[in-house]
Amino acid sequence: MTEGIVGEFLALKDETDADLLAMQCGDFYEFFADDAEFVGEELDLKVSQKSSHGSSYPMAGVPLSELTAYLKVLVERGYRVAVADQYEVDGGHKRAIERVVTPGTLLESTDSEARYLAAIVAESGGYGFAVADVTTGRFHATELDGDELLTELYRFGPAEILPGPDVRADDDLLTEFRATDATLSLHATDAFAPGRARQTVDEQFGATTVSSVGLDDAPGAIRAAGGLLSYVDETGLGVLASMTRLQPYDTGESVALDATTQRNLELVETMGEGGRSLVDVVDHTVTSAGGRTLRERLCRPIQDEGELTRRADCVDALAGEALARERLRETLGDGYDVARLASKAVSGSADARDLLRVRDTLSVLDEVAGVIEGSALADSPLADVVSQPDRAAAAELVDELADALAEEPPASTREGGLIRQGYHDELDELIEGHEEALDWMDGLAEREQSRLGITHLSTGRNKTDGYYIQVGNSETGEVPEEYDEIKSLKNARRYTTEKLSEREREIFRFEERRGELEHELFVDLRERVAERAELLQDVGRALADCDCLSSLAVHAVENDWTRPALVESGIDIEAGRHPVVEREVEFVPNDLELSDGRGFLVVTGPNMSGKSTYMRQSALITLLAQIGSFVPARSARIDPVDGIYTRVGALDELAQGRSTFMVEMSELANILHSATEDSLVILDEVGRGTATYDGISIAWAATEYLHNEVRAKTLFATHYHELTGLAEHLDRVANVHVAVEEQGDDVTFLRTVREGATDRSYGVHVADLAGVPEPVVDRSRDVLAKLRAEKAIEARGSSGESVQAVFDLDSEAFRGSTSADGGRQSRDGESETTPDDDPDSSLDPETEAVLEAVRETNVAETSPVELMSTVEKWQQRLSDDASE
Ligand SMILES: Nc1ncnc2c1ncn2[C@@H]1O[C@H](COP(=O)(O)OP(=O)(O)OP(=O)(O)O)[C@@H](O)[C@H]1O
Repeated sequence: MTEGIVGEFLALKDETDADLLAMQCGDFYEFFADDAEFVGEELDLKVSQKSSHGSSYPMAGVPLSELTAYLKVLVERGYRVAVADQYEVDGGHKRAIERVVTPGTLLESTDSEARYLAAIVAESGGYGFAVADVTTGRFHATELDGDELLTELYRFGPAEILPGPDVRADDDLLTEFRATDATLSLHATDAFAPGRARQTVDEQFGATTVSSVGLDDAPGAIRAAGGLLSYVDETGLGVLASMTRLQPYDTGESVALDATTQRNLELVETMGEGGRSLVDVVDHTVTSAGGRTLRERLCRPIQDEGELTRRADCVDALAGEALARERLRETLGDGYDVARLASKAVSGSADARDLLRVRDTLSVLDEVAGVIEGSALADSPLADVVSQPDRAAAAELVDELADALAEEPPASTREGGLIRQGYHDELDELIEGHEEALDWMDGLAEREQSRLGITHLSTGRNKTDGYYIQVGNSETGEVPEEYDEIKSLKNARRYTTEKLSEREREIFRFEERRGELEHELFVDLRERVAERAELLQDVGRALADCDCLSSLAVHAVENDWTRPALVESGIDIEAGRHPVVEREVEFVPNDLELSDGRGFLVVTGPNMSGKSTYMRQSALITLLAQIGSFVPARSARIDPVDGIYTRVGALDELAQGRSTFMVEMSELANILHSATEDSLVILDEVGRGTATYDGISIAWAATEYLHNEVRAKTLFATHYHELTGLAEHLDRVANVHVAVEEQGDDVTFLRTVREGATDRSYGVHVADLAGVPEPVVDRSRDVLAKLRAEKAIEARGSSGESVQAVFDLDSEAFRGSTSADGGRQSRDGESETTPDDDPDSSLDPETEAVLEAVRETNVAETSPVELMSTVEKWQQRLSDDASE
């Protein structure tokens, strides 16, 4: 067994299943052996060799004060790091693992994105799901079905996932987990067991809370929640107490917005490189908590008209009060992330500067309230936002902190200087004595200079010598007898005296006692702040709400957005714009009308004309209305939807190894299953991932189903011109098209959406624009002209025969013919119609006769030789016929 410090390291490493161990050795945290090599690479640290009991080991270290920054980097890269601290015991040291820092439990988070830890268990065909942000104490638990689970995973984007024992063998699910970039961590199986988990959850939130929030009937939610809490407890972070509220949520309350849709609409991230997401464009928040709230709302629109009206009333009031709004934002900007500070106080990691930030942020609440009350905003629901937290309790805490804390405390909580004079009698005495001793020390050099007539005399303090008097070499002959030399330097000598040593001991004593007492007082104070975590979270929520609503108001004012009216039916948008595209190009606004009698729009138009933009802007305007925002339109009347579903081109999925068509169909299936009469469905080019016939058929059938059964409000963009005929057959279907202007072969995009269908597709023009070689473009023009003339598709097969297919709107089927045999065939070769019952037949009588003969021939009872000669005769008749 390895002995010494490395042995101790390796023994501690055995105790933990973390990926890495950082062990305190004096003023450094050290990594040894493999861990040292690893962090040397990852963190670019110098790796040296440490000899220990005859062997040599790689070693890399970071100073105590820098550990946090390094941990953050490691954890953000997905590693879990155990931290062992060193204690003084009876003149020696002892080391023990105090905490494990993991991606989902990293407290030191400064960005505006929340950092979630999620736990998932399988439960009666569905899943139990719990999710927590340890940095703010947010905690949710619920039960979900498979699709909802993926939606929530996408929505929260957890940094770390704890799969319960029963989902660890589910390969499909694990693949989905891995696709989220989260670190997967295995936590003890029994923590997820029903009884144990229930006990953990009851202990955390109280049994009555668990019942009152309706989780009694949600065993999966309880198991996930219990597993998660026990994991957080085990990391040693000590933040459990900041999780004060158990928030169950029913995904039904919010608007269904599946992962695909969140991605397609580019709400918080873009699909391709570059470009800007919706949040990138609309976020004008001045605090990280405000930014988090805005993101959350964008990903979780709601239907609750009361809440939507409240939010929009606030935005309305803020939009109309420029001066108050700007003052409000300026004031909000002075606050800190108080929910995160609460978690730090609870975990015991908050320092004096953090508590000052708590004090300042609580005062910001008062100032914000003052701004609101002193302006026309007082009559808006914004006044209620700031009166929600217990302001009296907040003011009390502000006073307490103000009385206790020094204005410029050190970062360490073990040095003096944390606590203000006048806060504690004993401390005041210590401070007085300490200061007096320090003053004596400060004046010493001057006193000695004049007493002894030595000019080059100074005093100083360092670690090895303590306090000393230093005299330049030229005058060392003048020093009095009572000076004891303690060190000789190149140009000077250092001395001490009895009096100096006495004063030095006194100062050290004061320092120590003051450090201890101030630390004690500080820890008390921090605990009192921790006890008020819930108050801090309330304040944090109120300030974040103000910030988020002000941000929406700023964007509305700067971009001429308008307040949407919430109505009982339909969506009616006048001069709507795309919130992101309007920032980038000269935008042509467009109307949208979806009503009971016109619930399904088939959108046609050339490639690149703006179909996708039009459909997305419609979805985004609806979504913005349902987070309580103003919208980019001249006017908008919106009946809140219960879900937004999109299916748009999925090139990026190819990279993940699933076929585009398969993805497309499973997304379509999901929409057809989940959408309701109150949903908004956006379909872009459905069926494009497969052969044309299949594509049109699927698009056709999906349209019928959406129209007849689901009755969802739908926008359907298609290149299949055939689908525009649907409007004549289905009463709620209407055609719109994005107009272009044509002059010769030139096409100008007008970006204007008009009623009716386009009469043609402009793909050839786009091919030309895109640089497809001239001969190909010319040939496509020929083919197109022919197709238009014949309304039929002629393709040349490899065997030389040509196949024709015409989509028949009356029979809703394809009629095809191969000219080699002349018989009408569907794609799979089965005969569909006979010449007799086909009134459109254009075959000549001779050919008809041959076909009749073919039909009559009994192949089974005719000998091969006879068959051959019969076929030869038929061929003869046909070629005679053709040559006539
Ligand atoms: N209303 C508009 N005003 C100004 N520019 C627009 C407008 N709509 C679209 N555009 C511009 O046109 C480009 C093409 O739009 P979009 O992708 O929506 O076309 P599309 O018809 O869906 O194309 P495709 O059929 O090839 O998918 C966009 O990148 C955008 O910059």
